[in-house]
Amino acid sequence: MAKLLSVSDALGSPAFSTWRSYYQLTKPKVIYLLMLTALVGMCLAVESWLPPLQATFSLLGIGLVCASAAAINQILDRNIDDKMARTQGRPLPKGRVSVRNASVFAGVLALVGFVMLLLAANLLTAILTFASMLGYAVVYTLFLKRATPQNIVIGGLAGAMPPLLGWTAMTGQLDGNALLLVMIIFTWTPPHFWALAIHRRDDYAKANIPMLPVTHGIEFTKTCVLLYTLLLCAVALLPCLTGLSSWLYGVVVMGLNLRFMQHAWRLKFKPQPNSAINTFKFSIVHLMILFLALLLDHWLL
Ligand code: HEM
Ligand SMILES: CC(C)=CCC/C(C)=C/CC/C(C)=C/COP(=O)(O)OP(=O)(O)O
Repeated sequence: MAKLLSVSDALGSPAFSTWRSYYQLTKPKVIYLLMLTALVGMCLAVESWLPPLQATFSLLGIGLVCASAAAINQILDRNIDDKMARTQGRPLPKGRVSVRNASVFAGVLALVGFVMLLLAANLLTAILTFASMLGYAVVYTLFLKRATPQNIVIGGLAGAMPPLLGWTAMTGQLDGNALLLVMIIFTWTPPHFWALAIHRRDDYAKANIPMLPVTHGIEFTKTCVLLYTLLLCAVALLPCLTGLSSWLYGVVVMGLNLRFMQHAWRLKFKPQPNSAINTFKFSIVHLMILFLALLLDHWLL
């Protein structure tokens, strides 16, 4: 009993809540999925087992730079985040972390991440990771997000990069199959985000952010979700055609594609109040299982 009390005391302590605020600055769940895609890129790049030290520190390096990009995004977006119900509770709008401390935190994460990439991976990976970080934290956040409803389509390229970063970390070279993995996440991003943006349309309108449902309406956005889902379904099959993956991945991805199409179709033609948020949630399951299937197929067949 005493032990249980001391655990709950520790969780409620100021030190833990400070630690949790910094952790939240990194958008942890997004980062874990990004790191999974980078890890799969690494595994698919080599025929045998991964070199343990090189792979561990490269993956950590990619994760730390992504986390830094997420923290910079929250620093630059703190005034927008304060206006939206979904983001109001974040550490910066709530004043739980100061802008100065968040900036130091983001700087340290980026620095440690780059040094790790330079030491464990190679210069190409460090440069590509730096470019992706700038693409998301500066180009998307500061310019595109505030300027055009195509913001997430263009900005999505940065978030799609981790499998390529994982690949180059192991081989030091660009590869067509790695670009194919990037294409999968690139075409996945619009249905992933626009489904959420439909659900949160009023939040974005209130914050004056030109997301597609605000500028072009909900019906048009639903059509775009459906069309991009179709495109994603086609692109997701390409690893079978290029020989990167075989029947196991093919069977799993066909099941995933059918389910995603069902969500997108329902959202457009038979909507229920929670169709949009359910489509968003399924998009995350879709990408996670798709990358796990790529890995299993690579290992088992
Ligand atoms: C420009 C591209 C992207 C945009 C605009 C975008 C946008 C968003 C937004 C607004 C959320 C909601 C976060 C919240 O509830 O506070 C979200 C959640 C999420 N996104 Fe994305 N996303 C993008 C790319 C990605 C990528 C590339 C991945 C991973 C490969 C990813 C994985 C996730 C995950 C796992 C969540 C759930 C987070 C949670 O429940 O806390 N996203 N995304
Ligand atoms: C090095 C590298 C690959 C960097 C990219 C890393 C990264 C964190 C990509 C995630 C994309 C994402 C969560 C966008 C949402 O931003 P938003 O501002 O539209 O969402 P919000 O309103 O929830 O903050």
